[in-house]
Amino acid sequence: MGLIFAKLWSFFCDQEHKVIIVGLDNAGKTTILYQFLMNEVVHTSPTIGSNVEEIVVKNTHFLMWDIGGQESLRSSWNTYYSNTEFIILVVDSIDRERLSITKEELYRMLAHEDLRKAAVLIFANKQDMKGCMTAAEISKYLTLSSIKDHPWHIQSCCALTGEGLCQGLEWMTSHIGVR
Ligand SMILES: Nc1nc2c(ncn2[C@@H]2O[C@H](COP(=O)(O)OP(=O)(O)OP(=O)(O)O)[C@@H](O)[C@H]2O)c(=O)[nH]1
Ligand SMILES: [Mg+2]
Repeated sequence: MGLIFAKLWSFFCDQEHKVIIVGLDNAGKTTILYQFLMNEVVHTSPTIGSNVEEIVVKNTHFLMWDIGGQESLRSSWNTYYSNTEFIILVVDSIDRERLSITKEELYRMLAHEDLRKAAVLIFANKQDMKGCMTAAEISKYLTLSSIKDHPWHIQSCCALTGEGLCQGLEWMTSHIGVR
């Protein structure tokens, strides 16, 4: 009886899971956030500060913070870190020149005390662009297989069509409470 009650309680009173969406400017973070929310492409302009929305997936509530990625804003990403359960790192798969900067930012985040327990979902976005890097190429460049202290997953996607976004969310729901 107690177990049934506990299950019902967690079903109806699911707590909110904090997510930060990070990545360089122009990667597609805001486009992804509003695809999650409305299933449509919104017109975006560079984010100054952040956008925050609640996204509900199969009764799981995520509070998603989409943070501006311009260089001058990156030093304040850490003000969003406390209590973060998931990092969504969005990569512009056509932007080969700046993948090294993304790599630096990724490892800086993973070393931060406040993100010790966070799981990482990497979206290899803009897969519709001709000549873009594949998720496997990005994974290799970012040496994801060396990450042992955080659960991680890389998912190719296209924020304009929504392709791949659901798979990313499914991975997140399956990793709730893993750490
Ligand atoms: N071709 C293509 N364009 C995309 C895709 N996702 C986003 N874009 C475009 O990329 C541009 C930047 O998208 P945003 O979502 O504003 O990027 P952002 O990461 O939020 O950028 P900042 O707020 O400056 O950090 C926009 O013109 C989007 O329409 C995609 O999958 N494919
Ligand atoms: Mg934005």
